[in-house]
Amino acid sequence: MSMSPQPSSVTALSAPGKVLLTGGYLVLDRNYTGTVFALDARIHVVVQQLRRGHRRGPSGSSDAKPALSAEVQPTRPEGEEKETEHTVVVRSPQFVDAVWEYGIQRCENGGGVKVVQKNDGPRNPFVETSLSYALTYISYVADSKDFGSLSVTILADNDYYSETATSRGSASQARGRFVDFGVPLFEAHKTGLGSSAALVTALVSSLVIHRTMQADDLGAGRDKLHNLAQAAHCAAQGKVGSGFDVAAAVYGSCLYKRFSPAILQSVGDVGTPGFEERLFAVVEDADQEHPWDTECVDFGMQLPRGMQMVLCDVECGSQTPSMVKKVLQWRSENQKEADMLWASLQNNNERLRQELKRLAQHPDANTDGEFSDVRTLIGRTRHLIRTMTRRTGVPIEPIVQTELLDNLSEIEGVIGGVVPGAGGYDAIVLLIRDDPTVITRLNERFTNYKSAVEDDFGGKIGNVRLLGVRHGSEGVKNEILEQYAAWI
Ligand SMILES: Nc1ncnc2c1ncn2[C@@H]1O[C@H](COP(=O)(O)OP(=O)(O)OP(=O)(O)O)[C@@H](O)[C@H]1O
Ligand SMILES: C[C@@](O)(CCOP(=O)(O)O)CC(=O)O
Repeated sequence: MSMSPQPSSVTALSAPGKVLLTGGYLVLDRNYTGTVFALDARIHVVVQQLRRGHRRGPSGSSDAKPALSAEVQPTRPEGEEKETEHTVVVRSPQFVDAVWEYGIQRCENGGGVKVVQKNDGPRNPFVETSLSYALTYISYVADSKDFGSLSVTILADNDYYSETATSRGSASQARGRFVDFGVPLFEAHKTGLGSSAALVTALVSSLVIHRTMQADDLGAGRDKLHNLAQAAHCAAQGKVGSGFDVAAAVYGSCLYKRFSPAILQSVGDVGTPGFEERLFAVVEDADQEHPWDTECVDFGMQLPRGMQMVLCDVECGSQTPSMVKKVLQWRSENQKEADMLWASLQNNNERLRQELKRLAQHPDANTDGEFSDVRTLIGRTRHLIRTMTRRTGVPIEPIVQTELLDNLSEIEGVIGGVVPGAGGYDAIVLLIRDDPTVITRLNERFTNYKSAVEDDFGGKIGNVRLLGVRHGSEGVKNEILEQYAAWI
């Protein structure tokens, strides 16, 4: 990693959302894997260095807002205007009142750097933890301990959240790639594309690149950024998940095998003595006892030629937060049966992945033009998932989703689909023939779609809508600034 004594004044990066096509629950255990696809819906973060000594207005005011490049001043030499308190102001301008203003606090005994929210209003644990973790790491490795003040802007592609009246409006459409949702963030209905993982990845990466690397170092620094993002995301979530969403945000589409949870168990909280050293060891993979063992195979993998992936948002009124806990509990109480089911799923999922890979490498292998082996393998995985649903009593593929998937799978050009990730009532994913007439047929079906069954878990599907998101494949990447002109 090369140190940059003169950080550039603006850094912009983006990271993709994800869809876990197969391997939900299995991927929590290192003995199994998950096939994760990155999406072309991305979360962008723009970090701007504010002029050293810039004084804030009253708390929560936005007068620290710089214009792109023009007003951004070069950093001044160390030591000048030391009395000024440095702040980080984070904005998510697509949402109402989404401004978080932080003071920077250095903790004693190597406890790292902690940001403390200064304005009223809801906290944002993902933003706050990403800042504390990134600044702790940066201050430990950078020559200069002086961050100056920073302005951070978050911009998310539209499909991360369901549409709102404002986002549908014409004023919003005029603002380029990103829409105005016109509601506070906590009111926005997320579609399950992994906004927090993409956000944490883009945020820590942009800060680290901004202060300690050049944009060109992104490739070489990818593993470190992955380690830092995983640590920050777990801390913000308050639990250690499989991390497939962060891996996809960093590396893009891949076959994922999780890291051993022990790697992150000893980091502790920001502010506790020695935190900066422990975090440094985690990021740099310097802990000999707990080396990083994440495996992302075939990263950047593509879909076969002639195939596309689409997501359908199901407007649904059911929430099941403890699904993971329940499935794992059933597994521990029914180990033998679970092992057999897990093995069958792993085996079939792996065959599906190999078939997709074979088709991607040999475009002529799709002899019938219908991807019929893919269709068969998806059908088998779904059959096993429905067994899992019945046995665990958790709505992984509940009946209303079975009905919808079966219905759509009959449409000419639809190869098959699943309820991705943890399952439930989030968006579903379909593999289709890459042909605009298939999209037309899907939209026609949605216009009149009405669920006609009684769900086994009480869920109800309202309107079904095709999201604009498609397979994206690529992980975290540098961005050009022009595209943010209407927002910064
Ligand atoms: N545009 C944004 N600006 C600021 N914070 C955001 C933004 N989008 C998401 N977040 C943060 O991420 C949180 C949502 O993360 P959460 O893990 O619950 O959902 P997700 O990652 O989108 O979905 P899933 O885990 O189901 O894939 C929000 O509460 C907020 O803290
Ligand atoms: C159930 C699980 O395996 C997948 C959850 O996926 P999603 O958040 O529903 O996309 C949990 C995990 O891997 O962390």
